[in-house]
Amino acid sequence: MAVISVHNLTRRFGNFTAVDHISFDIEPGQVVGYLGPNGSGKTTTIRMLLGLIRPSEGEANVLGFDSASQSDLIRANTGYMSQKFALYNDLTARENLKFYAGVYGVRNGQRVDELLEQLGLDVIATMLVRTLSAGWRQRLSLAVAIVHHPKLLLLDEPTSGVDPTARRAFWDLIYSLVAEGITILVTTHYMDEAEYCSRVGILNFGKLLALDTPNNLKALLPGKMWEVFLEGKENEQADRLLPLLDVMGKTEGVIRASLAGDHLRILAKNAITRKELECRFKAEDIHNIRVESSIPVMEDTFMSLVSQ
Ligand SMILES: Nc1ncnc2c1ncn2[C@@H]1O[C@H](COP(=O)(O)OP(=O)(O)OP(=O)(O)O)[C@@H](O)[C@H]1O
Repeated sequence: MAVISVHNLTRRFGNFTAVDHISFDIEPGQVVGYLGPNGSGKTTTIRMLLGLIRPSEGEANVLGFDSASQSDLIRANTGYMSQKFALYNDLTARENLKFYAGVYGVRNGQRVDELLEQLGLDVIATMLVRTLSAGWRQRLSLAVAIVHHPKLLLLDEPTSGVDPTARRAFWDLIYSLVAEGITILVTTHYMDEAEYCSRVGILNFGKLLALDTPNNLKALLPGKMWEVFLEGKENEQADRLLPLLDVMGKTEGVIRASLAGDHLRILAKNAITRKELECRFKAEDIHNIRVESSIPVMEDTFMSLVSQ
């Protein structure tokens, strides 16, 4: 049975539709990414799943319970890490965990120590939360979210504002929880994080554009990816890239061209060859460039789906 089953889920605020007829299922043991820009409806979806707000239309079934009428049962079995980590600054890490264990009615006295060890928090257990870095707070918030042994974990942009090393370490923790059988829905606007998920839902303006494995999503691209580099000293001049972008923008068969640091990233129809792209530059009297074939990344798929 699906852990989350959502059908036509919709939420309007006045005339504005924040979540627009979304339907999806999440099977047990998966880590599903919910990828979308700010304001695309990620938090609103999660709040409906937890029964914190009511859908305007449609329904959500979470762990076999109806989100509108059985939200207490959903929350008792679900861990939720919201964007604002609700930690007490003037308590230590251990005291925070102990407090939340009490709130959730966790009677096992070992649970706090067990979590401190499992999440590598023992080293900061006696430190006041206000002295902790964003990475440690995030990890402690995860411990709080799983203190009551939830079957499902909803993580709302858990890695926002956290440095890349702590983000990577956080994902290792997520995998260890999935290995224990927890199902995870994690929202993010980091494209690279979506690659870590078993399946990824792509959300824009409240609409779910696709939900599939990262590889299947990339296969949706209506063409092939290329990269164009400036050779020699010219690669130090970012403004030299703009004319190249202009040329590609006007080239038949080029679906999308964008700047990517020191080079261009091109999506072109499958029939277009490297030679054809090179010839286009030569025809415009642009030399010293290198065209290389590239593999798609999640951002390519995202841009492609959103522009459709
Ligand atoms: N209570 C509310 N009243 C009015 N509008 C709201 C309310 N809650 C959310 N919205 C609007 O709904 C849209 C979706 O918001 P939501 O928080 O779900 O987006 P998000 O994808 O989680 O973005 P973010 O990453 O910024 O949190 C936004 O335009 C937001 O302003």
